[in-house]
Amino acid sequence: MNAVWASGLRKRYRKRTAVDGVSFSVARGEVLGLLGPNGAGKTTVIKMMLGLVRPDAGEVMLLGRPVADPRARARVGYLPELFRYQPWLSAKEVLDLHVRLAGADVPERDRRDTLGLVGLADRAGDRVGGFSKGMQQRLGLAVALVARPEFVVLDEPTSALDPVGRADVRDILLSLKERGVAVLLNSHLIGEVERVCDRVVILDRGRVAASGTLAELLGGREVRLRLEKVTSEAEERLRRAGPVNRDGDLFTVVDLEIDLIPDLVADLVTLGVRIHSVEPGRVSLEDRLLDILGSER
Ligand SMILES: Nc1ncnc2c1ncn2[C@@H]1O[C@H](COP(=O)(O)OP(=O)(O)OP(=O)(O)O)[C@@H](O)[C@H]1O
Repeated sequence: MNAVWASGLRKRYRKRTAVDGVSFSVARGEVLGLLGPNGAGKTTVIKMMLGLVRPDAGEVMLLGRPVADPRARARVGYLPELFRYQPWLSAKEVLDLHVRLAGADVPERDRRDTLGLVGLADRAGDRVGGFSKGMQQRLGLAVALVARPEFVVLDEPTSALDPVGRADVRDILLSLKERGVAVLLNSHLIGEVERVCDRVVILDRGRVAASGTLAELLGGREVRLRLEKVTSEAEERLRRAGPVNRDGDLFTVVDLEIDLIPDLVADLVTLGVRIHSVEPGRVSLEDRLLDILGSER
């Protein structure tokens, strides 16, 4: 069963259309990445999905119930993009408050463990007003996770985090996935999305510009070769390996099986080609995103 199912979402603010017919779903145990430029409508989609903004049209089912049903919302963890917690409370008190709001039964030890998970174990009793921005974001993550949600929505969860904190979040996401929790991740850090997401939805000007698994969006693998003395015979050999793009002395062979690289290299050497580098790889999500957004325009 899907954790979230959204269909035909639309939202206008006065004359501006923020979201224009967006549909998607997130399966249990799946991490879905939401990408798109500033103002694309990502946060508006998230807020409609959580029942925080009323759509002009469209429908959302959250954990098998309509989004307005508090029983569904109680099972959702949310870290908003702009997070602020009561500065007069301690980290532990903020967690206690959110456990109460979720109506959940979370033993004291689990609450402590959640603070430990986000690296705040030794700051449990400290007032949030004295926390750095990154520490507040870590607390926000703990708030999102403490009541053992079935669906977690993280809106730019690492914007204030140091590199170690970012790696921690990656580990946390992977462990949520293993537990069958569904996750929606909105992030401008594309490398982060590429590492942890199973599927990606790319929004542009309120619409879905592209969506699919990483393999679907990025296509097959490719090999980049920096070559000198490429004869027409050698070019022909390259083309037999797969479609070739040439940019000066850089040749990119698309959709080439990694196992076929040694034979290709051996043949090129025999044909007198001088090989400076051979780099297997694949189109990065960042390049693909820029490509998609560029062709949209
Ligand atoms: N409360 C609001 N009132 C008026 N316009 C709004 C409101 N919230 C969002 N918008 C508009 O809707 C559009 C989408 O905004 P949204 O915050 O959803 O984008 P986003 O993709 O999350 O952007 P960012 O990456 O910058 O956070 C923007 O044009 C924005 O100005």
